[in-house]
Amino acid sequence: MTEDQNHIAAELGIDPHFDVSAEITRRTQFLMDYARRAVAGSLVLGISGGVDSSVAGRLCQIAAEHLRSSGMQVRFIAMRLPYGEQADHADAQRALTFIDPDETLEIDIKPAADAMLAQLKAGGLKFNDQWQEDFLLGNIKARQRMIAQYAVAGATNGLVVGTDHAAEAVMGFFTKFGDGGFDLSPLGGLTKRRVRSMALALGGDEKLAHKVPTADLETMRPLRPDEAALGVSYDEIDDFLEGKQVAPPSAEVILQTYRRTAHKRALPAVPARQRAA
Ligand SMILES: Nc1ncnc2c1ncn2[C@@H]1O[C@H](COP(=O)(O)OP(=O)(O)OC[C@H]2O[C@@H]([n+]3cccc(C(=O)O)c3)[C@H](O)[C@@H]2O)[C@@H](O)[C@H]1O
Ligand SMILES: Nc1ncnc2c1ncn2[C@@H]1O[C@H](COP(=O)(O)OP(=O)(O)OP(=O)(O)O)[C@@H](O)[C@H]1O
Ligand SMILES: [Mg+2]
Repeated sequence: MTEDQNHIAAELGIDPHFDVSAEITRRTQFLMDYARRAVAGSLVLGISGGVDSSVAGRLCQIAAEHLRSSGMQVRFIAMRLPYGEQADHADAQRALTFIDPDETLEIDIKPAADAMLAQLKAGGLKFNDQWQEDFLLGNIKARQRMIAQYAVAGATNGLVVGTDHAAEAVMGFFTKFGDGGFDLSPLGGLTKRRVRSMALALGGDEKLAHKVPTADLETMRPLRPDEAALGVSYDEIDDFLEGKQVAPPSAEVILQTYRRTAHKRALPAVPARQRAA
């Protein structure tokens, strides 16, 4: 393990050892403890059909059931948030069957996202080209999902759950204040392969656990695999984070991306305090 790997693994909270059933218990307990302290009425999470939200959603459902059996009134609200017709909507339905949530809400984010884009253009914003416009509409979609989840949390005295984990965090591969905006994240510190092994241990099938990761934000390239955008594979990212050897060009991509995206893992910048005279 290089010094960089060591430092990043410590910053992102990656445990050197991984016991899947212990992690399921520990992370479910984390959700329960946090919800209890916050006296939360609900846990709220968007379910895409991908493995991250399937695992986080299942943990939320288990936590809500345990809390109710101890007398607390709390429910898990799964949110389907398609942008119009979702290309892999069948996978999202399978994820919901796996999670078996207390409640499901479906909100189409397309009208609101498209209206924002139209008003930006009407206000005079010019994009470099159609690719930039489509990319930025993708981030508007992610933020629209955040708005919908916070409205539901606000109405139900709830908490918004995120799906951020170490393999996305190290690459800054999320929309700032979009899917990067949440109250608590039960997958924090996990590599992608650890998330997949939790999916299997929770009773998910191979198809769900090994679904090709996609942010699916670009209208012009539906279901584009994350790995095409990242320039490295999740296996390489996981190896890097778990202290294994990674080919130098890939390690360099990971390191440079990690440095470039530091602002996404930090609180907003403010001026430093003045020095005492
Ligand atoms: N140095 C700096 N210090 C402080 N803030 C800085 C900054 N540089 C940029 N910024 C701010 O950050 C903004 C850029 O960040 P952001 O708006 O997030 O946009 P950006 O990082 O450009 O794009 C988001 C990326 O995350 C991917 N993503 C998004 C959502 C979900 C998933 C997924 O895996 O499911 C993946 C998406 O495909 C895309 O590649 C800039 O517009 C600027 O406001
Ligand atoms: N169509 C959608 N409906 C509901 N929530 C969504 C949708 N798309 C994205 N999200 C939310 O945004 C989060 C970030 O997306 P991301 O793609 O990283 O996770 P995933 O789809 O669960 O897993 P994977 O990364 O393997 O595709 C999701 O976990 C989910 O909570
Ligand atoms: Mg996805």
